[in-house]
Amino acid sequence: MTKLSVNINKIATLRNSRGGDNPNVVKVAIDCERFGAEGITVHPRPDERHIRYQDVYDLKEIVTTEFNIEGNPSERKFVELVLANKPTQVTLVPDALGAITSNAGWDTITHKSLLIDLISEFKEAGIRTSIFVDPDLKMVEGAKETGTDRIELYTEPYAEGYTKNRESAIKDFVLAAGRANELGLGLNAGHDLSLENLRYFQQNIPNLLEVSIGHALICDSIYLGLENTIQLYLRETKAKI
Ligand SMILES: CC(=O)[C@@H](O)[C@H](O)COP(=O)(O)O
Ligand SMILES: NCC(=O)COP(=O)(O)O
Repeated sequence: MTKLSVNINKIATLRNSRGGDNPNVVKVAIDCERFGAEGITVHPRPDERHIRYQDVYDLKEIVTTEFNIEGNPSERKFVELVLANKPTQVTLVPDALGAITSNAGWDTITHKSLLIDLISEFKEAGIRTSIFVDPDLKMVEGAKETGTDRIELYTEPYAEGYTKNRESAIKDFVLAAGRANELGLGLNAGHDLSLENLRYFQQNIPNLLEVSIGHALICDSIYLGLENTIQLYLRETKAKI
């Protein structure tokens, strides 16, 4: 069964735009869970342009489903933040400083020893680990060698290709997921998943454990309302073929 983790970065973006506390990210997280979200995801970035480090401490107090913290561990500050809060899962993302959003997965071969060290540190603290990777067999195999529990497939290329030719857009993801399954790696996915492209992805990727969705879901909620939107996304993640 694929779990839906709602990424609330964009709620923090809206809050920060006026310097006050409206909307309140803690209240929104509580409401997302009340409306059926099976996890809450945040991606604190070093410039704190949306989620602030303090938000992570505040959210840790109230999240009752799966708490997933994403980020780049190159800064020790991020590692300490995760260890202090002990979320259900940490997702390591190699996002460059100044990038508008995450735009690539790890090179799990070049960064193998860094990832091995970090993953064992998080696992010793009892935190499930996931690493963000492109749908590339070599990177999936490299991920296995790091000792990570899961990988998160970076789905932006799928989302972009879906509108042109969905069969070809999903091809590499099916292969990568198949290899992850063979290797015993848990499988998550995220980035630019939406009401339009989610069902096809979920139905073609076996053993998809979690999707984390923020941008499209929050955009949809402007028109459809947050409760209704979460229900619509849950319907896609649970749809049978
Ligand atoms: C790893 C990933 O794909 C998401 O966390 C995405 O990067 C969202 O981050 P932003 O909200 O900063 O774009
Ligand atoms: N890990 C992906 C995520 O949390 C949300 O990405 P997006 O839906 O905001 O593109």
